[in-house]
Amino acid sequence: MARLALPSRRLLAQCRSRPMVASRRFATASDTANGGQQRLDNHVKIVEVGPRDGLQNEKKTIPLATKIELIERLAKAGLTTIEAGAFVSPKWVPQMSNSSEILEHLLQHGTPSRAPLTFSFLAPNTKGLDSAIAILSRYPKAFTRESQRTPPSKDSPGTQKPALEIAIFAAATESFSHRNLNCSIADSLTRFSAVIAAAKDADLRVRAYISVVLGCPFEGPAVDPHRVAALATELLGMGADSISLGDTTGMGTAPRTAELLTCLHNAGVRVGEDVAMHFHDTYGQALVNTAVALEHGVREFDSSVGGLGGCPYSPGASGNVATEDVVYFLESLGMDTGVDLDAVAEVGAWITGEVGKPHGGSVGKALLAARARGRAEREGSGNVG
Ligand SMILES: CC(C)(COP(=O)([O-])OP(=O)([O-])OC[C@H]1O[C@@H](n2cnc3c(N)ncnc32)[C@H](O)[C@@H]1OP(=O)([O-])[O-])[C@@H](O)C(=O)NCCC(=O)NCCSC(=O)C[C@@](C)(O)CC(=O)[O-]
Repeated sequence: MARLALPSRRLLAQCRSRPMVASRRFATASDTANGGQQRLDNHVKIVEVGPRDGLQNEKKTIPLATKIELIERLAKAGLTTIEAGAFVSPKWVPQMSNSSEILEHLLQHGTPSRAPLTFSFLAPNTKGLDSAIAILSRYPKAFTRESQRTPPSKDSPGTQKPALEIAIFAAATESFSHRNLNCSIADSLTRFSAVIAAAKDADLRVRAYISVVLGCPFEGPAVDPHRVAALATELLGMGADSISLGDTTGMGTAPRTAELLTCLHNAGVRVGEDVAMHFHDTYGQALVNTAVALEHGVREFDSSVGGLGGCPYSPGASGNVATEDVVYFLESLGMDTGVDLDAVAEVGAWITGEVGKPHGGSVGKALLAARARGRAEREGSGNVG
């Protein structure tokens, strides 16, 4: 097992005092007047990655109908941003090979929800983006383009057309970039620059992941936070609308999460507006790291229902932090997620059953057990209802 490294005093001091990249020279969507980025101070956005990150590693093919039902159940439970698939090579990640059908279904049939939805799809190159755009062009009236988005309000009907987002994924280490994308970081940035430009031409929002920011399965835990900050500024400079920082291996600790976010802040990245955190719970640190990120102003977190997930190119990494755990934790702090915790716990129980995995995380299991105990007690006392 890799040894976990705490930041040295010297490195922490560097992060506090020495920006390693030029101060901010990029504009993101939240700078512009698109209106969709406003947020209330106690609101935290949850990006549900279960249908993509949660399922991509499953060896058994999950039927298309199950994937679509998962997305629909998540939307009903109040999750408004859902990563629904990936336009990646089917040779590399076979489980995502029916993402075209998923996108087509979402556009053709709509998805009932209480609030407007955003669906996100990964695209590692222009081939993936072109496949997504070819489908979108067949249903031009079925989705909301980025420039047409309006701020969510109580009056916006849940049946409003969904918005579509493209997600690219860079890596903070060369080894992971080669394993995940079959190319160097520099070559991946050249590809992503083309994907971002083409997505912007199509009026689509772009989210940029950076993987292994707090530990790499091949290079160990000591990933340079300045390198992550430099990548983030480069991707934002290319036009990415937001950055999601992936603790792919779950090696992240509270001090190193703080160090990373301080570095990004010092590099000119607006951590509160433009950064999401994507924690895996392999070492049980995801919620502690979430608390640290909240303190640094982060208001967007990725999670996976039932704690499903793991990256095919990160051996040993367990699931993403469970959506149920994140929602329970955030709401206990008085933050608003808009997610119905009981409903999402039921979705977690259902999908882990379908996939044949134990229900990950703690809160979902605890809630369902408490509910079963309550039912048993009522039935025992004759007070069935
Ligand atoms: C990037 C490539 C394609 C390079 O893979 P390559 O083999 O170098 O690409 P290539 O250009 O030589 O193409 C090889 C074959 O793939 C096809 N191909 C090429 N591109 C596509 C495409 N977009 N869609 C469909 N097919 C594609 C292409 O047409 C060709 O087909 P052939 O001629 O052999 O029949 C490959 O490495 C790949 O697909 N990688 C994706 C890996 C992946 O999906 N990883 C998991 C997602 S990232 C993640 O989980 C981390 C994250 C985001 O959750 C955050 C975190 O936790 O850190």
